[in-house]
Amino acid sequence: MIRAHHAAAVRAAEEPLLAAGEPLMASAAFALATHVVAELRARGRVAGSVVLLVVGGGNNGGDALFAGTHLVRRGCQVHAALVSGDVHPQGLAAARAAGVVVHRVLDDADPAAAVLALARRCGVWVDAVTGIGARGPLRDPAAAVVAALAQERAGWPQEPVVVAVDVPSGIGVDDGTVEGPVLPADVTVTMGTAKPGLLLPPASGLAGRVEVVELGLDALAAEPPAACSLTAADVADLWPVPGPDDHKYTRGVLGLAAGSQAYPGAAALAAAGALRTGLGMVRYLGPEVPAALVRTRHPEVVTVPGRVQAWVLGSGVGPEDAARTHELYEHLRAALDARQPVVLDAGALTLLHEDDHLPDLPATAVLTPHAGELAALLTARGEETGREEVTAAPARHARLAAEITGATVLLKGPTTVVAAPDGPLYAQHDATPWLATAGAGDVLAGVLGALLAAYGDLLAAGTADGGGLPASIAAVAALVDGRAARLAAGLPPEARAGVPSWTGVRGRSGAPGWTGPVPAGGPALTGVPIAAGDVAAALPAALRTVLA
Ligand SMILES: NC(=O)C1=CN([C@@H]2O[C@H](COP(=O)(O)OP(=O)(O)OC[C@H]3O[C@@H](n4cnc5c(N)ncnc54)[C@H](O)[C@@H]3O)[C@@H](O)[C@H]2O)[C@@H](O)CC1
Ligand SMILES: [K+]
Repeated sequence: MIRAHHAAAVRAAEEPLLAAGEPLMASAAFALATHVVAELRARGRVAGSVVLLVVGGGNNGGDALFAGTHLVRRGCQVHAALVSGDVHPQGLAAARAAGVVVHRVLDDADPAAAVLALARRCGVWVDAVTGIGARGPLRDPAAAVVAALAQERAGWPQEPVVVAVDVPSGIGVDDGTVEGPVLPADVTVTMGTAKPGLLLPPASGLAGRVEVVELGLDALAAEPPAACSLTAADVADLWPVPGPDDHKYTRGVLGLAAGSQAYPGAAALAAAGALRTGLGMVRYLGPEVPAALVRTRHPEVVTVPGRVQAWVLGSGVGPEDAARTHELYEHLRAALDARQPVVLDAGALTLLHEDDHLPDLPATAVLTPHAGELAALLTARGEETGREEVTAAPARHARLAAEITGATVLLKGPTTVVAAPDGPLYAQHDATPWLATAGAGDVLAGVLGALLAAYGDLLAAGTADGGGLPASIAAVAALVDGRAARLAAGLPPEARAGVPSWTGVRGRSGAPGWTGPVPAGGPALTGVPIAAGDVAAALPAALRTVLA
């Protein structure tokens, strides 16, 4: 699990160490320099490379200035552009003494142009404008400098390499929002622990590869993270593996009320997702057209009422289908009365648009909206919200919907965000854009429903919030579904967000470029198109990569 903590928690954890005289900044700076050197070495050479430090007025800039002293010792030519009138004094003195060339660009009539002219001569840009001390989006002059660098880099995506110190300056450190200019990084070297903005979209997409520097912030280990991303090891911890005494009822029975006369396919896809996840039985309840399709495609599925331990409701049901929506309502009432976990997808989400006919939901109810459905739900419940607002701040809106409804919310998107009314947020970046295809959500609902069914008796017997378990189950479902999508698309199972896909780096006029070998990893793969059924079919292969 990659754990991220809020800025305030990091400060609180640093305090006793700083009071005890621990040289945290020296450690941070050395680690930063080591990562810059590694990036240079991967591209051919260290000595002779030209490095630009973009230095702000706080300790984030201090990290870079001290790192500059190490880089000079490694033979780099290091320039520091000071974008604040008042930078870390000891860092500045050390940098000057080591031979870093200092540029007071604020004395220039156009600081952004001055930094840009300098940057064009440098193969590495170190972004040390702000870290966890940032307040709001970047302000000028730093904003203008960062905007100019970001624009320059967009025209030359292969060079320079950008290393962000702690976070890419300008992101919402605690919530992952991006409300002003940010320079996208290839690598973010983050101090002590990851920060939520490095995991949560949209800012997470600007951080590149995240390297966490161990600073001994032991106090954080005892604290629940503010945000986290699950990894393969976490799947193995949570995945229900049957034992010799298990039978179909102990493994979990999923009630599936999905699909309609108009959209029968959703029922078959959700059933496929559930069956390939592994559970005791799928029990399908719905109209004859989808029921017949499910029986034909999946003869394992039972289509008569009976015992279940969890439900998937609503996939493939349109809001205009009043009769089917009423059936969903009846299933939901019964599930809540029986304390059974339930996935509310697509048509079932509209049941929550009014709050007077249902009790508050428990966290064992998991909503699976996309951004538009979440915006509609929030608006219906009195929080006027547009789809774009959800996309700009997915974590904040997922959490808001969880607080309003009481449920756990799995917000679908390029990054899946999971929020319960409290506890950590989850951000899963496991999939591929090829997954954005009709029916993919139905498969995911089936995967999630099967996992909830396996944990159904435990969740029904436990506390109303399930002790945070529903959120971690939802994150596991997103991870495995994402991996299956990647495998189906012909991609390696691990997403390697931010790893540059260079095939060699050209020098630029006047800049000592790298002419070394192709970095490890080679060119990025694009993959091939997939249909939702391919994702369900690839689930066993995806599970082989995490349960072996
Ligand atoms: N306390 C320590 O000894 C350690 C601090 N560390 C580093 O220090 C950073 C935190 O340092 P600080 O608390 O000094 O804060 P930062 O350096 O993150 O930011 C504060 C500076 O940014 C400016 N600023 C804030 N918001 C801005 C905005 N919206 N636009 C433009 N400028 C803005 C402030 O005026 C101030 O000059 C961490 O992110 C990390 O990089 C690490 O070295 C680990 C140890
Ligand atoms: K930074």
